[in-house]
Amino acid sequence: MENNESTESSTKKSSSSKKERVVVVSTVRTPFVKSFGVFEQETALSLSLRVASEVISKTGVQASDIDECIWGVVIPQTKNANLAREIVLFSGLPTTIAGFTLNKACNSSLQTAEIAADRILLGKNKLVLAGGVEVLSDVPIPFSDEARRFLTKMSRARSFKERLSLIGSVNPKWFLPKPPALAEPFTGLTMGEHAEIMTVKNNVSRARQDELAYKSHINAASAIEAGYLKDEIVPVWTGKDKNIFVDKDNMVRADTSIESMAKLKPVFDKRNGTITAANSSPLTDGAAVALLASESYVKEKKLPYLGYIVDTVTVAVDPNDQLLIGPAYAIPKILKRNNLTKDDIDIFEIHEAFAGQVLSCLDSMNNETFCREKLDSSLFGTIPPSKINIQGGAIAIGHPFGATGARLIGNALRILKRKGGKYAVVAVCAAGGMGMAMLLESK
Ligand SMILES: CC(=O)SCCNC(=O)CCNC(=O)[C@H](O)C(C)(C)COP(=O)(O)OP(=O)(O)OC[C@H]1O[C@@H](n2cnc3c(N)ncnc32)[C@H](O)[C@@H]1OP(=O)(O)O
Repeated sequence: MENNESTESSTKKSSSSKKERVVVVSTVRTPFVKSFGVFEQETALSLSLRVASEVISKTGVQASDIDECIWGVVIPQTKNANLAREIVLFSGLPTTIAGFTLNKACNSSLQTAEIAADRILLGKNKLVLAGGVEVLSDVPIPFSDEARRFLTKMSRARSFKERLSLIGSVNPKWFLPKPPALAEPFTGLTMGEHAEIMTVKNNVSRARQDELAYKSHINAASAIEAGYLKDEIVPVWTGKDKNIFVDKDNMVRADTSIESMAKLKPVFDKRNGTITAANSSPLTDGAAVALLASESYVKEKKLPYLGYIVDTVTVAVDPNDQLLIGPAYAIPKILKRNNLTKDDIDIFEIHEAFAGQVLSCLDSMNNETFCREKLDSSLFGTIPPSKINIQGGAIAIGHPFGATGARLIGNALRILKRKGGKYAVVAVCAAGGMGMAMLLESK
């Protein structure tokens, strides 16, 4: 595979062997809400505490059986040194539970689950909290480098005269806050600009993007209406006085229409672009966790559970090419590794960073040249839309970067359970040109 380095987990499929298996006992997430809104009083820690304690009480596991807490967050607050360990300590869990925090961009909570799964298979752990969070309403807003240098010099100045001369050199512009950009550090372009590049390269029309976004909303709205999302969501009491009750995702638009979407102006390439507020995932606050265990632990404790993690893969490409194309590499790869074809998969959860990015991935897998040159394989072909994101995706539900992977694990396994399917594949693109796929099996 050209420009495609990969690492693979050791969680290889073993349905028929007697080896240990990794069980998803349950997952829990907060409602996903528009950033800078109803969760403005929340923090990465507060939402993480909510899901961590809920998944423990919901499943009835003994907190003292938890070996480790692994958490993902993409834009961490400077006040959280090691969020995962803080979740353990502030939620009153046994202080013997270790924790570490990682950042693998939008793959973060698939990565926490992969690490947890690998450690369970190695026999090191039996029960692990693997989650992630993003609260864009509460991100660090740093000052410019000039302001930092000035403040450091001021704090080290030895005399009033020295301080006065430093103050004389100040430019007020230095103190304009610099909110974090959703940009790829390697290229300097935003995620949206990279998605624009992909839609042009793959010739994805605005109409197709809007249609996918429309389906995301309609599918999510139907799933909510049917009560399918209730089991995965824990309500949050928020606001200054904790008197605001939030129990639903607040960005799903049951009343959206192709016509209203078509009226929106492009955001990232204002002149020629096709990506709008409607066909992009919105800025979102939320947290999610998957409680993972060894099958032997689950059997010993006679715990109900959702299903199994069978395997995971990570891929990476040159960010200058197609930054968010990871799923087009990761999906064929995980199926090949497990001797499965796309027809064996009942449900695909393909993260919707942007509608144009999902369509670029799907079109690439259905492109002979891409499959030959990039995947070194024959044509992968089309995935029927009836198998993809059937309860909506990030465009409608939202995308708190660190939490999306854990949401998708729970969503895919619950759909399998409800529909009686066997396998699901979750695939998520990520900044840095990375991507992950996870193969799940129902109970
Ligand atoms: C690996 C990865 O996942 S990479 C992806 C990482 N994520 C990102 O980069 C985030 C991308 N998204 C964004 O940056 C933002 O959501 C943006 C810039 C696209 C849009 O932000 P905002 O302008 O704040 O969106 P907002 O929700 O206000 O919508 C703008 C307008 O579109 C309208 N709109 C949005 N969605 C719809 C819809 N489905 N139907 C009809 N109208 C809509 C809104 O009503 C609003 O209209 P108004 O101005 O008349 O009120």
